[in-house]
Amino acid sequence: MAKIVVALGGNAILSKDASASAQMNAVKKTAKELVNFIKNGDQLIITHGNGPQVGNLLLQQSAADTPDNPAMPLDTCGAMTQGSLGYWFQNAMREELLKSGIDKDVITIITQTIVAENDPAFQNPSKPIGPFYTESELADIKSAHPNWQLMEDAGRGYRRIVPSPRPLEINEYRAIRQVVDDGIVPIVSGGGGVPVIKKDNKLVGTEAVIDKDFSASKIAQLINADKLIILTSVGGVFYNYGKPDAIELKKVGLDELQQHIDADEFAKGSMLPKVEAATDFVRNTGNPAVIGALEAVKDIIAGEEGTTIINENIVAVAK
Ligand SMILES: Nc1ncnc2c1ncn2[C@@H]1O[C@H](COP(=O)(O)OP(=O)(O)O)[C@@H](O)[C@H]1O
Ligand SMILES: NC(=O)OP(=O)(O)O
Repeated sequence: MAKIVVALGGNAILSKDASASAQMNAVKKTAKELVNFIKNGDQLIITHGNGPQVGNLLLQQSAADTPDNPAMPLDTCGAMTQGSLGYWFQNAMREELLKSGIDKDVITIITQTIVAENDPAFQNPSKPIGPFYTESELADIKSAHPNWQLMEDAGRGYRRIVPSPRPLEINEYRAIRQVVDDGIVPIVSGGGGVPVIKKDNKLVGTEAVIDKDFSASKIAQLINADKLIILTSVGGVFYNYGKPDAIELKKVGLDELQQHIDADEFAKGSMLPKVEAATDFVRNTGNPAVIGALEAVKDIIAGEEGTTIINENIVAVAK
């Protein structure tokens, strides 16, 4: 039985239709895939992104902001998305497990991720959140939201960006480890966890969105996971992504992938955090990490899909 941390992208939950019913349907499809790990006998720890959801929630908050009913700050919005997405995932997983005749509890743990107050990321926003805007919408968006910073997101349009400090500690990791040992499936560190700064004995929320790939890697290390699997909207990691000579990788060694990271070859805010989080896990544990498509879970379990990053010095194998 392997202990597997699976990280899901916020874009895998929300595509075009941002209604609760559409997102719940997407989560149901995701749960159908995830149950394959449990059927395979693995211990599953689920973590998910919240980029689209927390950005949309901020827009709703600011649209209804009044002195009597003020908009909630970003850290609280992050916690709210942990609750809403956790609720959808808990029920979807429960349904799929019951269909497979498996009696297992699934719980959401509101998770706080401790970050450094002086993390340079606070001066250099990089995390895309909320909807995508076309180039022609940019002028209107900038005049409606003069304080926003925007960035082009991996060829898919422009998005608001916010600071994304690196996780130092996961405050609830011992509880997560205990729950896993008890055979429960936990949904943890949604949206990378609520970013908090340790001040004396207090955890103080801060305005940021942590990359769930980094917090997934951190949690996977803290609970001694056998594997970290990052599920997203592409089949794997490409060299020269989007170019005519793009190569999709089946297997790559730590050293070679690090050279490509150091050469700035991966897109910031999308593939770069995934390859960095995966290499961090592989380097610190010696265990493999996989980056692959959500729809390919069965093939990923069989070792036939995704890009596997291993702690060996090999020449990359293309798909
Ligand atoms: N080198 C690359 N290899 C594969 N995908 C890449 C690469 N560079 C950028 N991407 C883009 O990164 C996207 C995945 O990142 P993102 O959408 O942020 O993930 P998620 O929301 O699932 O966490 C892919 O859909 C692809 O468009
Ligand atoms: N918080 C976070 O990493 O969200 P996405 O995966 O949706 O970008």
